[in-house]
Formats: sequence, C-alpha cells, structure tokens
Amino acid sequence: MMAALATEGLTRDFGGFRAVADVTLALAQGARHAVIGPNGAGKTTLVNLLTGALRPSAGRVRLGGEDVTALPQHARVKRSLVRTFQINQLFPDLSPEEAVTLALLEREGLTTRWWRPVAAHGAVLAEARALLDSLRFTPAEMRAGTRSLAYGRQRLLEIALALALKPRVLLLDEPAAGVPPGESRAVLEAVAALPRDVTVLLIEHDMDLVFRFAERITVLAQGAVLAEGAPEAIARDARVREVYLGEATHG
Ligand SMILES: Nc1ncnc2c1ncn2[C@@H]1O[C@H](COP(=O)(O)OP(=O)(O)OP(=O)(O)O)[C@@H](O)[C@H]1O
Repeated sequence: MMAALATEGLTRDFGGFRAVADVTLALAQGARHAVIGPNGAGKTTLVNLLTGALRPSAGRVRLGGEDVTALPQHARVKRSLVRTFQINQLFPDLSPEEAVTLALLEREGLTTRWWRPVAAHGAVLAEARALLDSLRFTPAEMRAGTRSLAYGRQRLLEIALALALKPRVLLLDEPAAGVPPGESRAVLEAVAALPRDVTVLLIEHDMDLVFRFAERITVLAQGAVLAEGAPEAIARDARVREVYLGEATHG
C-alpha cells in the first residue's frame, strides 16, 4: 500500500554537524506512529524537514506518493500535511467554538465575511461544535474564553484547529508538553480516538504517553534511526534502553 507519509534517506547538516542522518520512514494510511529519542536526537529538525520549514541536505519527503521535497510549507498544508499550531497567544479572548469556526471558515475560503458574527454561520458553528465534541470538550468549555481553559484543554484546542484544516497527515510535536500528568492522558486519548482517515505522527518526550498511543515507534539517536518497531519490541530493545529509556530512568 502507498504510504501516507514517507521519507527516503532524509538528511540535514548544519555546517559540519549532521542533525538528521539518512532517515527512512513510512507511515501507512491511518498509522499511529511515534518518533522518540533523547535530547538532541534530531526530532525537531525532522519535523521541520517534514513540514517544509527546513530543506534537507539530501533525501526526499513523499506525501501520499507525491514527492513534496521541493515544496514550501503552505503547499504541503494544501496537500493535507498539517502540524499543530502554538495558538496560545493567538486567540486568548475567543472561545474554542469561535476559534474553530474561524479556522473552518478560513478553510472554506469564507473569511472575507469574517466581520459577521461567528454565530451567523450556523452550519459551520455546528461543525465546530462537533469537532470539539469529538475531542471531548464539554459545551461549557466550548464557550469559555480560551485563556480560562485548563492547559491541557488549550493544547487540545490547538489540535482542533489543525483538524479544522482536514489533514490527511497530522504532525503532533509534543502535544502534552507542559500539561500536568493528570490532563496529558486525556489529550492523547482524544488524539488516539481520531478517525483513521487521519494518519498521526507523534513526536513526544513522555514515554508513558508514547507507549499508550503508538502502534509503531521509531527511535532516533544522534540523528539516525536506531530502531523501529511495535511498542513491545522497542521497550525490550537493549540499544533503545541504553540511549533513551536509561536516560529517562536515570536522568
Ligand atoms: N539551526 C541549527 N543550527 C545548528 N545546529 C542545530 C540547529 N538546529 C538543531 N541543531 C542541532 O541539531 C541537533 C538536533 O536538534 P533537534 O532540536 O532536532 O533535536 P531534538 O531531538 O528535537 O531535541 P530536543 O528533544 O532537545 O528538542 C542538536 O544537536 C542541535 O543542537
């Protein structure tokens, strides 16, 4: 089957330093895939290569079979590769349902009418509520000011805004960063429950969340793929324990 997202020999050098080294990955349609690795392993650089924020020194990125290596970020978003936004500073005074409605209108190219009250777009508002409901927002949370929401809910709102763009591939870069442990599980559970027409690549430090969520894990170390496999195999892998789990346990 054609991969939803794939890389071939993806490499990025910064001067003489190789931050991402010959990374080959393939995510099947509907995959729940995680990339883990110790600090400095190259995870953020990899995400930037996938989104088009950075150009590779060598190698390719394919989306649904199409070679997008030379395409800029917005062209990849148009092809339904979407990463979560850091929206916390963007719409603190809007409610989640208003923010998601605006994102849906933006997607539909209806933002020329942005000055109309959000409530005037009844069908779009209903779609926004359904999306937030699928991420387990309560009606009261949907209508609250974003700044008053718990931090875990704010991170889920970021995911809702990304989903409003109807991604085929969703990149989640540490979606639970800064979220208290009690809330972070709810964030990942909501993500795990997304429909399978969305392929999800999770970059995450929290091993507990990764093993709950991922069906396949790639471990990066010093920019290169150290191991890839099902969570149980990764958890047993001696090299992985040495570079990553050992660090998590002792560090
Ligand atoms: N713009 C840059 N210029 C020079 N070196 C860079 C640049 N970006 C990243 N690096 C280096 O590349 C390596 C990988 O960094 P990257 O941020 O991708 O790792 P990471 O796995 O995301 O780490 P962390 O978990 O700490 O965020 C690091 O050694 C970093 O210092």
